[in-house]
Amino acid sequence: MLKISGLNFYYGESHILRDVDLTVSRGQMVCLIGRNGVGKTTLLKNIIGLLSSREGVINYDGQPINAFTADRRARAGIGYVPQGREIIPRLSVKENLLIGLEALGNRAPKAKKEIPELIFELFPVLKTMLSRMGGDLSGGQQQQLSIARALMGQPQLLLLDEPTEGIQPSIILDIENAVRRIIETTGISVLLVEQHLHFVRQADYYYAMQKGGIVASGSTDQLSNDVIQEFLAV
Ligand SMILES: Nc1ncnc2c1ncn2[C@@H]1O[C@H](COP(=O)(O)OP(=O)(O)OP(=O)(O)O)[C@@H](O)[C@H]1O
Repeated sequence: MLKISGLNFYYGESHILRDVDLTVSRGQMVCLIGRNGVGKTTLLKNIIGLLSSREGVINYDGQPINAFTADRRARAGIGYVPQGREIIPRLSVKENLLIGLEALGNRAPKAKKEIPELIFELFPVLKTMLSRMGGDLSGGQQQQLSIARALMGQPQLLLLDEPTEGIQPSIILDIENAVRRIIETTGISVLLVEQHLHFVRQADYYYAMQKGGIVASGSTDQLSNDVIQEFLAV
């Protein structure tokens, strides 16, 4: 589904991503771990097309997408849940959700814009809050809204940047369960940046990043204590 080869990215003269190779197969959940500032968000932004690399190839669904604009990548099925959620505070929950339809391009319904029932099955709390302002929701509810908004665009590959950051433990489990159900019910692939070990273990495979390079990878059922201590904060 996603195959990144030899990716190098610079902010000005700062070499941020170094020869990154990473693969996410169809229907697979892959987790990217690493300490603050190692380049995880930068890698996600390269995948969605907000940043462009100096070297390397990003293959998505069998074709190189380096030259695609960000909106073309979204229409091709790459969904993104940004760190910090980026809910629009002065729009209602429903309006925030409908923004997600933009990723469908001309496949978006012209007239009757509705929220699919699957969204409410995954995130029941949103159903009761459709007319509330996005800014009035708790952090956990906003995170659920941010994931739901990305799903409105029917992605084939969903990128999640630290979805449990700053979220209370009971909601973390709700978010974990929702992500697992999304994969089970839709068969999409997920690339997750995450710090919570419990959530990391839900993934099939992990990549560990240090100073912009991938320094370890493997199946998550073989995550060693050394890897956990070196690359996870919690
Ligand atoms: N706009 C920018 N201009 C210059 N350097 C930047 C910019 N944004 C990020 N960086 C630097 O790039 C490096 C990687 O940042 P990035 O946000 O990708 O790390 P991260 O692993 O996602 O960390 P975190 O978990 O804190 O978000 C950091 O050293 C950061 O200071």
